Amino acid sequence: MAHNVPNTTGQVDLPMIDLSHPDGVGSGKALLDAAVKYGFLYVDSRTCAFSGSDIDQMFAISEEFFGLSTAEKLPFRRGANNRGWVGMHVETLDPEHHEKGDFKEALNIGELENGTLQQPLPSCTAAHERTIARFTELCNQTCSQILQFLAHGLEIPGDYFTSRHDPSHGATGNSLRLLYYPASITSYRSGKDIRAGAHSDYGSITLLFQRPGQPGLEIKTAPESEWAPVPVYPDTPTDYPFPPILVNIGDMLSYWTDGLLKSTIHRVVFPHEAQREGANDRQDRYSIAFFCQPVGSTELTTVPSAVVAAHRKEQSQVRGSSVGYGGGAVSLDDHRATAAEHLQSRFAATYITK
Ligand SMILES: O=C(O)CCC(=O)C(=O)O
Ligand SMILES: [Fe+2]
Repeated sequence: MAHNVPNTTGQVDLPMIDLSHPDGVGSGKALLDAAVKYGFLYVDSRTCAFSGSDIDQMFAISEEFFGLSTAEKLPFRRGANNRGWVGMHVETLDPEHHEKGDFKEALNIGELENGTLQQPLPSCTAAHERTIARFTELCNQTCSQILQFLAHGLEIPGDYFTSRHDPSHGATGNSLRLLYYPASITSYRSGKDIRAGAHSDYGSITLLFQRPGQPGLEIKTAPESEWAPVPVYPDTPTDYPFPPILVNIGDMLSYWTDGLLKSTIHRVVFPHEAQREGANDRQDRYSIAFFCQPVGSTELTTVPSAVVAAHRKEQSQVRGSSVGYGGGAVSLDDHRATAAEHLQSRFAATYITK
């Protein structure tokens, strides 16, 4: 099968996690199991802090931004601090397999300070500073909750991870990323091109918000397994107020746990139906990713967890085994010392000027 032809086999059945447990003990175990087995899970949208209107408003801001002309977006393009607009084909998440960059645009919004945006943005986007601030605050809260639950599952102090993400200890690499994959692009070659190349995420955890009717994400839960589409809504007849939030583990949590937590490979394609010969039902896809990253100086050394120690004992091959995938991915043995260094080496390998 060509590298990026979407799979036609079954979708993956990811666990659905309830975030409403006050102590997090039961959820911690369920979260940990999902993070170890799949590296991906859903958060039940009835149990999280976001309302349907928080999500709708953020997507409306995104559509307004990407609706601007290239000339209007160009002055706000991504700079050395990773903030700003990333144009079509500017990022290549899987440079080994795709000579042409990803068929997407993105807007990276860096951490706000006291509710204030720290980067120039077009006025139509900057006007929504309060909405963006609220959305990122809710993302931070949700990530803190998940990190605490994972710490419970790993039997380490509840604040082990959150203290390493506390912006009062230094700047984090947190990034809110609005993504747009246009359907109308005519240069897309099925079987050769990709909307977002295969990669793992670089940080601790990622929250992914998707829209109904705009699928395309696929994951690979083991190197030898097939690509499995991840549906926007899992196959259960439940009245969710908005699609469940998809949560995935990034490289750094994998390094911290000697590979116990999986930084799972994923990619974005046109859904299978839309790639068949003569198809004319391609859809735009808008998604929003929140990349939760530790304070830049955080060392990526193994956490003091008996669960991780037992995993290490079981796996005589842990040293040298691979973590993650895509430009700049490195093994457990060879990874960089700090969070900021890891991020920089991933960016250097995936923003390539040809
Ligand atoms: O748009 C998506 O669904 C996924 C995007 C993604 O994986 C990323 O930006 O890291
Ligand atoms: Fe990703």
